[in-house]
Amino acid sequence: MQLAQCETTSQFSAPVIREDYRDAMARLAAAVNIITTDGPCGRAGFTATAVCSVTDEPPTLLVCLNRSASAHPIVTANGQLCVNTLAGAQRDLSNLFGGKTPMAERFAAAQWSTGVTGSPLLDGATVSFDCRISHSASVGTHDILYCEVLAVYRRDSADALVYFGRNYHGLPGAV
Ligand SMILES: NC(=O)c1ccc[n+]([C@@H]2O[C@H](COP(=O)([O-])OP(=O)(O)OC[C@H]3O[C@@H](n4cnc5c(N)ncnc54)[C@H](O)[C@@H]3O)[C@@H](O)[C@H]2O)c1
Ligand SMILES: Cc1cc2c(cc1C)N(C[C@H](O)[C@H](O)[C@H](O)COP(=O)(O)O)c1[nH]c(=O)[nH]c(=O)c1N2
Repeated sequence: MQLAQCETTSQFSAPVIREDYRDAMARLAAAVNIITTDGPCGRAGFTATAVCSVTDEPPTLLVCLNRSASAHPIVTANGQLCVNTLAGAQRDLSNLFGGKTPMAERFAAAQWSTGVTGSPLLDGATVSFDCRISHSASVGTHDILYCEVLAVYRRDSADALVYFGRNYHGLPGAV
C-alpha cells in the first residue's frame, strides 16, 4: 500500500520510550484470551490480550505473538490455533498460561475439547474461535498472525474477563 506523502515537518521529536508506552497501554482495556494449538508440532498455549478483529469477509482476526515465547515455534509450525476468550472466573488460568509454567501443567488446570482444526477448546470460555493462520508479518519483537476463523463456539451465558491497569476485572453481562 502506498502512503500519501505530505510536506510537513514532524512536531513529535522525542521518541516514546518503552516504559511510557507500556504505562499508556496499561490504560487500554482488553479482553483476555488463551491461545491454544495442537498438531504435528505439538501442543502449546499462551495468554494474549493483543487480539482483535480484522475483517468479517473472510472472518479474520489477528493475534500478536512474541517470537521469544515458548509457544511461538509450535503455533507457527502447526499453522492453526484457537482463540479462547476468558470468562470472569478464569483469571487463574490467565496467570498460568501467561507465566513460565511448563505446558503440561498449564493444560492440566482446565478441561478441553477439540475443535475442527484440532486445537484445544477451553471449557467455560465465553467464546472460542477456531482458526487457521492465513498470513503473518513481523514487527519488532512480535509476529502478527492473521487467523481465518473456521468455526466459532459460544457459551450460552456469557461474561467477560478484562485486563486494565495491570489487573483483572470481571465484566458481567448478557449478549
Ligand atoms: N502484547 C504483549 O506481548 C503483552 C501484552 C500484555 C502483557 N504482556 C506480558 O505480560 C507482562 C505483564 O504485563 P502488565 O500489563 O502487567 O504490565 P507491563 O507494564 O509489562 O505492560 C503494560 C502493557 O503494555 C503492553 N505490553 C507489555 N509488554 C509488551 C510487549 N512485550 N509487547 C507489546 N506490548 C506489551 C501490554 O498492553 C500491557 O498490558 C508483560 O511484561 C509482558 O511480558 C505482553
Ligand atoms: C495478561 C497477559 C496478557 C498477555 C501476556 C501475558 C499476560 C499475563 N503475554 C505473555 C505470554 O502469555 C507469555 O509470554 C507466555 O505465556 C509465557 O511465555 P513462555 O511460554 O514461558 O515463553 C502476551 N504475549 C504475547 O506474545 N502476546 C500477547 O498479547 C500477550 N498478552
